[in-house]
Amino acid sequence: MNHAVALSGVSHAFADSIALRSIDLTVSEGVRIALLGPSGAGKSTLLALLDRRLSPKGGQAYILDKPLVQKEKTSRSDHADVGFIFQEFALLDRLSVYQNVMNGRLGRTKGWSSHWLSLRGRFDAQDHLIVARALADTGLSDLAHRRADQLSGGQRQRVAIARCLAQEPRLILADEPVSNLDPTRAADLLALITSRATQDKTTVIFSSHQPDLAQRFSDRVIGLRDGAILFDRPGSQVTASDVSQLYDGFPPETNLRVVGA
Ligand SMILES: Nc1ncnc2c1ncn2[C@@H]1O[C@H](COP(=O)(O)OP(=O)(O)OP(=O)(O)O)[C@@H](O)[C@H]1O
Repeated sequence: MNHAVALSGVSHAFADSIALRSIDLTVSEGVRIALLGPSGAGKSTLLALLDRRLSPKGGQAYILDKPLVQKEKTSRSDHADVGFIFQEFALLDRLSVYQNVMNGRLGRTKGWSSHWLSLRGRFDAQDHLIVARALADTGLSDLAHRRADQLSGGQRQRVAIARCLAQEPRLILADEPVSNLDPTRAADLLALITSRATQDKTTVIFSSHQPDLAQRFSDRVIGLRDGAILFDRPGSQVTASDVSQLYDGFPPETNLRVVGA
């Protein structure tokens, strides 16, 4: 079976903190993974590493069956095969919603230019069809011609999701992709992102601070704490005790003990 991700003993440290400690993780293609954990647990660092923006300080890592090397050393198709939905959206403010989503197609066009206007002629009917579908799926069709800097936070988040879907990556990485959305919209869009796993065998790894959504929209929930994996199991098997241990450091029954009893 092909692995979308294979990490063995992977670690990462910043100048004054250890962010990941000896992570072992294998993810088959088409699987949905939710990363849960308190602030500072290492979720964003792990996602940035899988996106090749960071290099491991130790261990071995393979992404889509290729050794992990930094982004500037990868081919355009390797680059396009991994889509990232950023916590801060990373939109181009002066461009329209449509243009931002079309940017997701850049890695799939022939030739290369960093300037959107010089690329306009390179997009074909298929690209426009894919963008129109991504806009419709994320409920953005009516806003297609509005500038990105004239959108609400939730609308900007949907543009970031649409751009990633338009890219048609083999691996979708998403850092808290629905944190700015109302509960109904959050569930709808997580359903949309993760449905790609069943439809196209796209692998999806997303982080969340909401255990219920993580359990509902994943095949496996991985609990990260202090840069280490605390548990890795199907959402249906994640217990209240797991969640309590993850966020508080001890199981709930410990909370109930009367001091001095
Ligand atoms: N650019 C950086 N420079 C220095 N330290 C960093 C940097 N990015 C993250 N860290 C540190 O690495 C550790 C893991 O941080 P990370 O952002 O991966 O956590 P997280 O689980 O994504 O948190 P959150 O839920 O708040 O987004 C933390 O101790 C954090 O302070």
